Amino acid sequence: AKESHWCYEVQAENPQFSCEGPDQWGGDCQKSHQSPINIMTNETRLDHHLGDFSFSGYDKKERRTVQNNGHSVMVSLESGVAINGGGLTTQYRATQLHLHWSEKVDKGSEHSLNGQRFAMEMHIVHEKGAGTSSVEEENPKDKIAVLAFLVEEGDELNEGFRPLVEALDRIPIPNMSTTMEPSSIMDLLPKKGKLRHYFRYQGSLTTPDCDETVVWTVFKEHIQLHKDQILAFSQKLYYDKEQKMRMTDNVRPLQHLGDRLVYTS
Ligand SMILES: Nc1nc(-c2ccc(Cl)c(S(N)(=O)=O)c2)cs1
Ligand SMILES: [Zn+2]
Repeated sequence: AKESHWCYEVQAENPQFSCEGPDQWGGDCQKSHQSPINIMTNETRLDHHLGDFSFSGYDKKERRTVQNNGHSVMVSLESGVAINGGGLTTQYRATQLHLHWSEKVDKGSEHSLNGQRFAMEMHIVHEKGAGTSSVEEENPKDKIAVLAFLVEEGDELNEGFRPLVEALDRIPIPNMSTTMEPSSIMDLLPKKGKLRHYFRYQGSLTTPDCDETVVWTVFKEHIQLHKDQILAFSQKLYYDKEQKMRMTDNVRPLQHLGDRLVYTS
C-alpha cells in the first residue's frame, strides 16, 4: 500500500513531511502527453476551427463554497455553469475552479509562455456532458476541458477577486470550507472581449493521477491581481492542519511537449 500521499516538490523536500514528490507520482504521471508545458508562441499553429467560446452561467452571482483541499483552494461550481464552442466538440459543464501560485511573481504559474512564468494560474475545470460515451470511450482524451488563465501582478486591487481573497482567512487548513460573498466567475476573468485568443493542446491533469484526458485552453489575456491579493494565498493558507507549512508553490514542474503540437485561435 502507498505509505504516503502525493505532494509538491516544496513539501517533499521539507523533512517534516513524508510524501511523494512529482517525480514519484503514480497513475499516468510518468507518461508522455502530460501537463503543464512551456508554450513557444512562435511554434504554435493557427487553427481556424478554434472559434469563440460561449459561456453560460458565468455571469450568475452566487454564494459559492470554497475549500482548502490540502493542495489548492477550490471553488465548487454547481450545474448550470458551462461552455460551448472554442473548438470543443460539445458542451462541457463546469465542476470546480482552483489556483496554483507562489510568493515569487515569476514562479507561481504551471504553464509558461516562451519560458516566462507568471505569479499564479487559475484553472476552471469542466467535464464533457455525461452522455452517449460508448463503452470504449471510457476515458476519452477530451473528457475534461480546463480553461487556464495566467495571473500577473497589477498595480490596482482586483475587485472581482475580493470575495475569494477575503474567504481565505476562514479556510487556513485542509478540509476547511466556507461560503463566499456573492460573486460571479466572469468577475474573475479578463474582459470578455479579450477571450478570443487562446492556445490549445492535448494534455493531462497536473495533479495525480495525471489522467491524459484534458483538452487544455490557455488564454493569451492575463488576469491582473494586486501584489497583496497574490500574497494572501501564500500567507493565509497551509498545506497541513498543524500549520507547519504555508501553502505555496503548488505548481507541477514543466512536462515535455514530445510529439504534440500547440494550436492557436
Ligand atoms: N485534489 C485536487 N485536484 C485538483 C485538480 C483536479 C482536476 C484538474 Cl483538471 C486539475 S488541473 N490542475 O489539471 O486543472 C486539478 C487540484 S487539487
Ligand atoms: Zn490546476
